[in-house]
Amino acid sequence: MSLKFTNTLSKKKEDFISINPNQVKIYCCGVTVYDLCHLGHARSYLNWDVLRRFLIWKGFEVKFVQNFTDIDDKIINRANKEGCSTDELSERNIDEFHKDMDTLSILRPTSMPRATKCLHQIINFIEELEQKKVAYSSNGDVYFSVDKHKNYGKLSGREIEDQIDNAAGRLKTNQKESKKNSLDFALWKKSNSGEVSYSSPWGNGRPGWHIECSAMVKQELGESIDIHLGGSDLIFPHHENEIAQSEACNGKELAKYWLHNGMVNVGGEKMSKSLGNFTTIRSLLEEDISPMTLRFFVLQTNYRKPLDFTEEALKAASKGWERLNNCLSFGYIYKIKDQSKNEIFLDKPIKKSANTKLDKNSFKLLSDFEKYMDDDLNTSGALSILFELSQPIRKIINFLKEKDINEVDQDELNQVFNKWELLSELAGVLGLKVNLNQEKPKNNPELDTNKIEELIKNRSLAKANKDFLLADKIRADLKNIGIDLIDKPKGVTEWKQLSD
Ligand SMILES: Nc1ncnc2c1ncn2[C@@H]1O[C@H](COP(=O)(O)OP(=O)(O)OP(=O)(O)O)[C@@H](O)[C@H]1O
Ligand SMILES: [Zn+2]
Repeated sequence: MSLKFTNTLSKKKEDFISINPNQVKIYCCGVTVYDLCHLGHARSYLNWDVLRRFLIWKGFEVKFVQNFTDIDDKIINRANKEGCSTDELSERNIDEFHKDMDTLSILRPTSMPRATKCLHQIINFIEELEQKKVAYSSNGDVYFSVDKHKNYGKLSGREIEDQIDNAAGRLKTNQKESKKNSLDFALWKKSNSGEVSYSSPWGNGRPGWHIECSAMVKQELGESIDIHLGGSDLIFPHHENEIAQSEACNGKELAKYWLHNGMVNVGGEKMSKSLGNFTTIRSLLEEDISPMTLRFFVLQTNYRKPLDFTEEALKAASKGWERLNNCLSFGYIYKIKDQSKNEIFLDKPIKKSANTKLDKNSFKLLSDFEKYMDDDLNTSGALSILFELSQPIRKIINFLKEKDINEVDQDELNQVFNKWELLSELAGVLGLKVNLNQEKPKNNPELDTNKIEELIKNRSLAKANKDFLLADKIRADLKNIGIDLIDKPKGVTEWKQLSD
């Protein structure tokens, strides 16, 4: 089966064919940086992270650009309220954005342009639109002439006449008279004195939101790209207007595929910064929900469907992730493979490995995983394959609760180990990384000795309960923070700090 995406442009599932063989250029609309990120952002960027990882796994070279909108009325208003400059506010929220995304193991984009750093390109873009007579200036504002663009409405499927009627209704209340047509949208807005503004051929002002993205796509990726991403709330007017501007300016199709994620809702309404009905990513993570539980939860639902966060659903996801994590830990706990492999799935995307050692059943599971993902990123189907692959691993984990690893048949152990390797690889494609509780750095100078003693007690208890898996895990966890355990007679365990 070939890779297919549901393209908002055609409203159909289409085969994905990249413009240049083996290369994919992606642009993703980023956040307006006036507040912390919420679960809607987490959902959106987690999904696109998986898209990117999957394309890389399949052998594509991916250029992934995501912007920061740092010029916007909302930023100006918030900065005024907080008594700081817009730059300070943006800088702070950009830092916080990176912290959240890193915690969720979302790969950093190839580049992250900001509107304030692209003003020159934005102004050039608007000037080109004026030269092409699809834009006009009026009292220091510049507008795009919607009726000059014949395909206006092709993404959202809206009839232009309907829109003019609707917009006219809004206009009456706004009393904006400098526009020629009620549907025309601003490319440049004049600033009042004392407001944040940038100089331009039309006087002091600031760019409109839509033109920022058109200019940044062109600057970073060129006139035509493979995939444009964003939430479904952006289809109209933002993406419709991006298409109008870019295609009028460049005379080329802006993007071949438009993918949109469904909304995270709260009581049937979109979670959003401006509505104030949001839960931030970090407040959820403070409530004992791990980043990987959040990722697992998001991937259980098709990216295009709406999603509600409920406590019960998160609890269920947490159990599901725990079971999977248990199997993902297997190879590390039994030190069958070197620990460095763990790093592979942390922050770097992985390419499909040769998988030459797979048995028939594993090979079928690998191919089913790819079929699910090829089918418009069916991540819930892909997760079901991870659980199937986990079964023999879980069986051996249970066996090892009673027995020693030396009692396991070597061939069987090798088979299970191969499955574990495949499981780790496929989990890596979904960005699900094993958690061996390795948060503490090695040779931490501030060793918490009470914590070590407590873990040693827990390990003795686990051994007494014949839970050797847990006992071994505690030993491995301690080793990872540079602590070695020495078992002495009469059940006494001593510890020492490993020297590097
Ligand atoms: N509730 C949500 N569910 C899914 N995706 C969302 C949600 N809210 C925003 N996004 C997506 O996140 C990206 C950045 O959005 P943006 O910064 O505009 O967030 P926002 O909370 O909608 O802010 P505002 O209310 O100020 O518009 C966009 O692609 C947007 O579609
Ligand atoms: Zn955008």
